[in-house]
Amino acid sequence: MECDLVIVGAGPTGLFATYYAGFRGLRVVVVDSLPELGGQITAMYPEKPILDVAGFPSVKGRELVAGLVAQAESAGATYLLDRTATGLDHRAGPDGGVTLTLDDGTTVEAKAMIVTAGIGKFSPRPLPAGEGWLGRGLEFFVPSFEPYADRDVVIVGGGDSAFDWAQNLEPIARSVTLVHRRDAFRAHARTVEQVKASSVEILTKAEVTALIGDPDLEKVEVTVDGEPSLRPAQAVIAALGFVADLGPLQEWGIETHKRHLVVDSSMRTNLERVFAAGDITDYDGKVRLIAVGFGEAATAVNNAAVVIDPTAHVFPGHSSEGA
Ligand SMILES: Cc1cc2nc3c(=O)[nH]c(=O)nc-3n(C[C@H](O)[C@H](O)[C@H](O)COP(=O)(O)OP(=O)(O)OC[C@H]3O[C@@H](n4cnc5c(N)ncnc54)[C@H](O)[C@@H]3O)c2cc1C
Repeated sequence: MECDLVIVGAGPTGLFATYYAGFRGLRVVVVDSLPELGGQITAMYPEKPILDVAGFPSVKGRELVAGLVAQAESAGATYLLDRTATGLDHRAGPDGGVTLTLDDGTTVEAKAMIVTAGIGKFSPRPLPAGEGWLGRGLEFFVPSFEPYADRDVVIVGGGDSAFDWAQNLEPIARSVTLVHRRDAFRAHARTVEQVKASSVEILTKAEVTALIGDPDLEKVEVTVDGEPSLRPAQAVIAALGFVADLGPLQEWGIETHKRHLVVDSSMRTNLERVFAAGDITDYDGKVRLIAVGFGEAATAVNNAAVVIDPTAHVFPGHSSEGA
């Protein structure tokens, strides 16, 4: 696959970079190891209100991601999701570029690259009893609530995602049961109180020990204090958190500092044609926030545009002038 610009990471920074790549008329490919767009926001706090994104006094994580995806639509990007960028062949010189290899064997040839890989590749912590059930009733994400209408849903976990999803699915699902190993919760105390006051059944010191159904999920076995019992369930949401790992990125020859990629003021790394933006970058005074990532994305793409076409200008013009 060939393109002008390949972006590694479809978190908020990568999505905004995608919009800007479109604005610069670049053919863009976006790679992310998650099956959903939105990076940390989608994985860890889709229902939380975010208060420090310019122009939004308060915006839910999920809504911000939806807005970024809609804004990036005009770029006509090719999204390669559920695929991890593993190998980089970087060619220096005037006709240089990058060849990025993904874990499914796909190769992407690009004239320039922007790494917006945040804190690395996320992998959901597995539900031991759920092996082989992904897509047959077991999920790690809740991208939309409608599919859970009139279903019996079991949510596993005691953190913010587990409680946020329990709270949001309670009015939609037939029943919601929250299963947690301990009797203390990491979630925000107010949300815990609200869920406790709702129809959600909370089982503590409890574990989901088996998923049952053929081919799709029909029941789960929940063991409380060593006592197993069956309950109807057509959906199990494992909200056990994620582990992040920079992984192969560190082998690509990009200068790093404390597990971040070192960039200059134009978001260039030490490798020609390779830029970085967002949480992954490091420089003196770096602040890891969504708002900062947006600015860095604009800087990276507009500088990459000149590397791709040396007759282009760094300043893209004002978007309002083309409207
Ligand atoms: C609970 C919580 C609350 C937060 N609240 C706020 C807040 O209120 N305000 C704020 O400004 N910030 C907040 N943040 C921080 C904010 O989420 C991050 O600054 C932001 O997500 C960084 O965006 P990013 O696009 O740079 O990276 P990420 O969101 O981390 O996205 C990086 C993407 O790259 C992908 N990736 C990584 N490596 C590879 C690879 N090799 N191949 C393919 N894909 C790869 C990952 O799967 C991921 O999707 C919060 C963070 C957390 C955890």
